[in-house]
Amino acid sequence: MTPLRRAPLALAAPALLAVAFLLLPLAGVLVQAPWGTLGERLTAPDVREALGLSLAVSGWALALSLLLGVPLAWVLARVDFPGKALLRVVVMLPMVLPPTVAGVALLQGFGRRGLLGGVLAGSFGVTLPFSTAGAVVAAAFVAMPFLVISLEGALAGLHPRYEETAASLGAGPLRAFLTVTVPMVGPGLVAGAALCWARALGEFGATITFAGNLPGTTQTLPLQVYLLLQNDPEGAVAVSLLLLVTAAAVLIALRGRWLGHAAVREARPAPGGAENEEGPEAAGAPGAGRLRWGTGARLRRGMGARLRRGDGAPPGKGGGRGAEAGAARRGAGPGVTGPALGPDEGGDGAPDGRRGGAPASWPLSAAVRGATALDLDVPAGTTVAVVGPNGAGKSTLLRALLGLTPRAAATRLRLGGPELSGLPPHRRGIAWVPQDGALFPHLTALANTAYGLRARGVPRAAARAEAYGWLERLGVGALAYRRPGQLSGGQAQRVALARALAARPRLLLLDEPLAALDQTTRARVRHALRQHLAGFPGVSLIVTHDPVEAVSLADLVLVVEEGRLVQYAEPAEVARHPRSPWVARMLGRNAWPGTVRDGGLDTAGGARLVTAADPAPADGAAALAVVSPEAVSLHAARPSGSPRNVWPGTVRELAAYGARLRVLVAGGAGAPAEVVAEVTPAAAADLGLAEGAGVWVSVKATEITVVPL
Ligand SMILES: Nc1ncnc2c1ncn2[C@@H]1O[C@H](COP(=O)(O)OP(=O)(O)OP(=O)(O)O)[C@@H](O)[C@H]1O
Repeated sequence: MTPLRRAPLALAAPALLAVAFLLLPLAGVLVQAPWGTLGERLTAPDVREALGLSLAVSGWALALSLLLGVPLAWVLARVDFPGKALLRVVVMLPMVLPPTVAGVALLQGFGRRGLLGGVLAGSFGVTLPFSTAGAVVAAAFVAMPFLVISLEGALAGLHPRYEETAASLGAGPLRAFLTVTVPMVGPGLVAGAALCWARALGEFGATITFAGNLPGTTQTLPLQVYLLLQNDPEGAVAVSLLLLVTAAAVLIALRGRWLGHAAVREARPAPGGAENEEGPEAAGAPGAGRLRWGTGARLRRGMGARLRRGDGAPPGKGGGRGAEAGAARRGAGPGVTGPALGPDEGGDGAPDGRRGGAPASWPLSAAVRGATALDLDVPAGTTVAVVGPNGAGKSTLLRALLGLTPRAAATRLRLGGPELSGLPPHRRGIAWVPQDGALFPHLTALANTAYGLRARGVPRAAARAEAYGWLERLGVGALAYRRPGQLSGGQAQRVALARALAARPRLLLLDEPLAALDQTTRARVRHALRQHLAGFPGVSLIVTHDPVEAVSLADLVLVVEEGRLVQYAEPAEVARHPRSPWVARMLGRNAWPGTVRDGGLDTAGGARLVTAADPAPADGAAALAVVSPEAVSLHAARPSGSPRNVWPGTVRELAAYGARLRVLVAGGAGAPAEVVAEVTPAAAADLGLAEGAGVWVSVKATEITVVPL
């Protein structure tokens, strides 16, 4: 418990005075209230009439505010447009305007001779002033800002990825708003609505100015208090007490919910929790759930001979061969690929991806332009790891395919069927699993999984039954009735995957699906993911920073740097011939960019490496010299023998790497600035390796791979 802090007297005294100042009038009402006759007074016919009118007026004002204010709050929170700050000022103005000024303004707008009032009276015979409808307008005018500001705050605290994920599951903007946004900002909406209602209930100045004080028509409780004060002061106190208690009750009920941040709970708890609940399938135990799609056969390393390699060009480019390779991998000849479903034809799309008995085939063909610009052709059934340094444009690529960012857009997008690039996100048939899964926290795992099917119009019971099947297949069926907050990181990840697959997508986008998991869970979930992706007949793009993930999950690796495609090839090819220093280092290799000259490579850092590449790239060509850490030798003294690349250096770092050690050695002038060597612990001990120790480095010319850039 936080220890109590003593306030200095200079602050405590005025603070106490402030409390007294605020409490005194309220205490006055309590003390002076005619307690003996309170019941009688509050049930008097005129009070009852004013109370009924107050409830009606405030209720209608709330309804009007909800109808207009909720969309306004959404627009303010979600849409960027010029003049937004000014609009916000306009929205808030009635909160700070003197109520009588608000009444005068209302007369100028809605009065008989007002801007709109004149039209209403002339054309429709409707006059708002001095009518109950006028009282509603006055109350809504001053009360709506409370709703808008409160709800806008709640919406601002709600990350748009929930709405974006809903769109990727097939929900149109209105459906996403009603089924995701509104429930998730529920407390903020309730708080705003309650404040709005309380303000409308207590409205006085604008009402009396605009609508007058007509008993039974516009004389609400606050107006009656005003009247009673002149003839029956005790009665005025009694009615005031009623209003005061109502206002206090609203505030007490809303304690801590003013901005509704409580609604924006994270979709899942910290990773690594409740590991024992992962279930047998996580470890690939017998009985592990399998998708019904296809045969589950993966592209074996080396099978990629069928794919173009080594030149950095997309293996499937041109469609024909790539699509065949994809189909062949699933045990189907090119003849059975059949027409893919159009985005709106999916209502009948069986979850096993078959239509009329033929396996579906959804190759990806896309051209993306903008901040990320690349062309992509991927055979159906292929998993592509999208890798690149931070800020390379990987997420932008995914969002462009989804149609979710103005920064880049797909100018061509086909998933084995018609052109999709002109369609809104919810009609593209592309499911997206954002980094944290973005499970809807107000829905159970089952309802989350059924969401995409419901958005497609599948009846509730059928959607739930199908969703349950997906959860079972992903090994989390037992958790169907849990909310995301009650799931571990691994479980939430699988529910998110089940939800994406259940939406019957033709393209699956996974943004760092395992990033939030600890190492143990990561291995398990990776295994499960590999199994489950095996049966998906569409293309899966997986953004990852993890080389193990890239190599073990993907058939192809797409390297993106600075928004451009740097390499697109099989993992083995990328590992053998990385086309950028970043990707070489990501895969644990040493890499130095430079220029080919005289049977060697002059590195950009000013070092000279002797190489034995055959055939060697032409002199003057830009190339990357790549060396695996195992091929780097360390010596206590200058080694003899040639031809070799030899240079002295200083040990900067030692790190365990499995049963071996990786040693980072910094070179001096004329040598590579850094090189990583891999040695056995025994060799390290013999050499006396320690941080700061001097060593000699040698690399055989034959161990250096020269990759033209
Ligand atoms: N809404 C945005 N407005 C302006 N720039 C943006 C916006 N979103 C991303 N960027 C910029 O675009 C570039 C690519 O961002 P992106 O998120 O696609 O990278 P990334 O490869 O996914 O990176 P990371 O690995 O860090 O997630 C970055 O330089 C980033 O700062």
